[in-house]
Amino acid sequence: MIRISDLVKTFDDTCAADHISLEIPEGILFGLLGTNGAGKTTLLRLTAGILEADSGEILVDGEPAGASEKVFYLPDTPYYFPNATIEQMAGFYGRQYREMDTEGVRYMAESLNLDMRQPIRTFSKGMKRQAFLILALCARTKYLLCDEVFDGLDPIASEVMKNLFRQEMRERKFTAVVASHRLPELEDICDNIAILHKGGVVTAGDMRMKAENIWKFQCVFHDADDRVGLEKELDVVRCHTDVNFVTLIVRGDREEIRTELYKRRPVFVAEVPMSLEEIFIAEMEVKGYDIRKVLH
Ligand SMILES: Nc1ncnc2c1ncn2[C@@H]1O[C@H](COP(=O)(O)OP(=O)(O)OP(=O)(O)O)[C@@H](O)[C@H]1O
Repeated sequence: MIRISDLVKTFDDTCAADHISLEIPEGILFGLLGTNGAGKTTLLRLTAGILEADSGEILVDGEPAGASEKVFYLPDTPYYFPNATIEQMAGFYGRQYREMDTEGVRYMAESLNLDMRQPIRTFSKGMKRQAFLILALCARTKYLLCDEVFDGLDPIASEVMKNLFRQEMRERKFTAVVASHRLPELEDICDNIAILHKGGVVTAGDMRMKAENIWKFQCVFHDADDRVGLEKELDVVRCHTDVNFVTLIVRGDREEIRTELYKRRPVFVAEVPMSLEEIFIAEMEVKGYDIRKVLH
């Protein structure tokens, strides 16, 4: 487990990590979401031990960050020697990571049509990302930290990369932390997501649990009096009224919410599915954040 406690990192006047506390359990894909400058890279670099915190602590399986060979950090623009090939980079990482699986690199590179002996500098951006993800996964560390690994990829390349993660998750218990500024890049592979904004954590948690406790209903009432008191009875996160047509986002037990709505003899009630983005928007509005500044 990665345990981050009250972490602070400032650069001159900028607080890039503002009292961050997070727990990243083992065996999950954890998403770090936030706009440019939110603090994602800083948090990854602190966790990899590349940066030193001003205060607070990061423990990886109980050891201070940076002391552990269990962590592989894949930056958004990975370093490689001027004419290096995938084969040579596998050799380079093999000297740092004891578990490096060079055969695995060869197998994955072949299946993605990447030439092991072609200089990486001649690859397209997407090919480079695939090459480094293969190398990172085959280092077989317990923890993998990736910065913007899906950035700028076409939908097929993005799906290929996601499948590499899924395959690795099936084969061995490892934990990946993936930073991105786009929710769609994370929502279909991450079990947990933390949203960062101005160096702080706005919200974090298990996606399925969040989705299980928040509901969206559309209702039509006979007249305005029928819906009086609804917001007192229910934990309403958001309510939009258009004459007698009401859209509600409500937290709580779904059946209890339905019962409360039907007590008011509505003309019509329908439950509408919520996207993950809507769930986040609702959560953050309650906390007083302007979603446009946090996610877009
Ligand atoms: N080495 C540094 N020196 C000075 N300021 C820095 C440094 N590294 C990061 N910062 C500042 O810290 C804040 C967080 O930056 P960080 O790179 O962690 O954000 P990010 O969420 O990864 O952004 P992006 O999505 O653009 O990569 C920014 O305001 C940035 O300017």
